[in-house]
Amino acid sequence: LLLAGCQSVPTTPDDAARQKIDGLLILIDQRLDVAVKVAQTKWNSGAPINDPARERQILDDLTTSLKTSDAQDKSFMRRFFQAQFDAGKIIQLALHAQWRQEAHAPFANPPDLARDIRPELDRLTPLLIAAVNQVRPLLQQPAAKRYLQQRADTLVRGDSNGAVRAEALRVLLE
Ligand SMILES: O=C(O)C(=O)C[C@]1(C(=O)O)C=C[C@@H](O)C=C1
Repeated sequence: LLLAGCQSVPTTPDDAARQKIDGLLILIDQRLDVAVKVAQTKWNSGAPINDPARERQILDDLTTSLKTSDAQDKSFMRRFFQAQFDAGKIIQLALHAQWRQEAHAPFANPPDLARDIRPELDRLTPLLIAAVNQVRPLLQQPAAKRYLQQRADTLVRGDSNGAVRAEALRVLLE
């Protein structure tokens, strides 16, 4: 009885769960990597870092693509993506502050935001949705949340005060 009790509260998620969590963290990191390129194109073009219309468009497309899920699932997914935008904006703002201080010249041969970079983000969107859907049920387990938080230190790009990672994971750890 005692043993059975212990087994029902695992301290580490099993292999399959760990793989799913790692997969999600890798995708979160890939999306944050794209924020660096976004920052470069916006440094050259002077376009504002914050683009609420583009965020709205991604969230609206998301809601449409999730037509079978219930309202709570949709809301979770929207909040998850909003956190990814916000984490990316922390990266962009920090880079622009640094480049302003260095009086950085425009970047040579920057990729085009609409033609090259946003399609990269759009390619990641369905992959992230699928990964979130796989991981979300696991997060009922405190051990899975702990694993996610701890693995993020290795798999998700950091910044000096951990704000980027904290923002990117915020909704998953709520
Ligand atoms: O596409 C842009 O313009 C971006 O800066 C990227 C992004 C995003 O993460 O998708 C982030 C901030 C903007 O408010 C809109 C979208």
